[in-house]
Amino acid sequence: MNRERFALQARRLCKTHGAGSALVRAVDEVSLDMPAGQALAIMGPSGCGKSTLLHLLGGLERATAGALWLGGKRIDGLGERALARMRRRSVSFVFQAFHLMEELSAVQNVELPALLAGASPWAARRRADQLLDRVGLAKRARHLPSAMSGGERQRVAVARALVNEPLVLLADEPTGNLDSAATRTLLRLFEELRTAGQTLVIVTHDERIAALADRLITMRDGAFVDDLRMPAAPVGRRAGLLNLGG
Ligand SMILES: Nc1ncnc2c1ncn2[C@@H]1O[C@H](COP(=O)(O)OP(=O)(O)OP(=O)(O)O)[C@@H](O)[C@H]1O
Repeated sequence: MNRERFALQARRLCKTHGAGSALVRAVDEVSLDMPAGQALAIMGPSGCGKSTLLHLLGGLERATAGALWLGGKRIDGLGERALARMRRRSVSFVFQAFHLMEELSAVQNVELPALLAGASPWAARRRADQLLDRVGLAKRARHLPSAMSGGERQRVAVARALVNEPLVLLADEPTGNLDSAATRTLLRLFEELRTAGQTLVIVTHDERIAALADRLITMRDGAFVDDLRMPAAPVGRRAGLLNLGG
């Protein structure tokens, strides 16, 4: 099998917590082939394992069993340092709660992962400025997160997630803390990323996010119960849903 063309592949991935009568199968034998450039939305009731799966896919948590490939490279079984290196190079996360460094300005937050990955201060700053411009926050680059709205903070978090050009961007309920205007702005941003070919996995309760995905997986009790491929060119429908058409 040509694994290179898949951004992510999982085979019978499992994650259990506890033991005996307290055993919880948070993720129960999940298999997934996800081509590069695909935007995948994952939905399902609270506690069905969405966040756990996202953490497994991004190497934040280790699976109890199963196999996982990121960009064609097998990553389950890697040691801590190799896994951390792989994570730094290939994935990034956007969380519901933003997780920005409050004492750093927007541009400092965005450039930080680039600096940690070894970019020169000059290159990191240039890239951070470009990304803040891309997410519509060029004028807010020197502001602290505490002086920004939730929607602005989340756009900073998306810019930060993009700074090292991840193979896969994983988002866990990115609009969960946002009002509807900020949600729309963020949806438009995700739609731009999707159009630009960014591989996306988005866990969400928001059906509008599902509308922009190429594929919608529904989970229940740790397993996939539905796997829906969206039609190839639903651009008009997307534009309507996202209010992009003016
Ligand atoms: N560290 C842990 N220890 C024990 N059980 C856990 C742990 N983390 C998650 N679980 C359990 O695993 C299951 C899946 O949790 P997970 O957070 O992945 O669900 P979710 O679908 O993301 O839920 P939500 O939509 O509410 O965020 C739940 O039953 C949860 O209680």
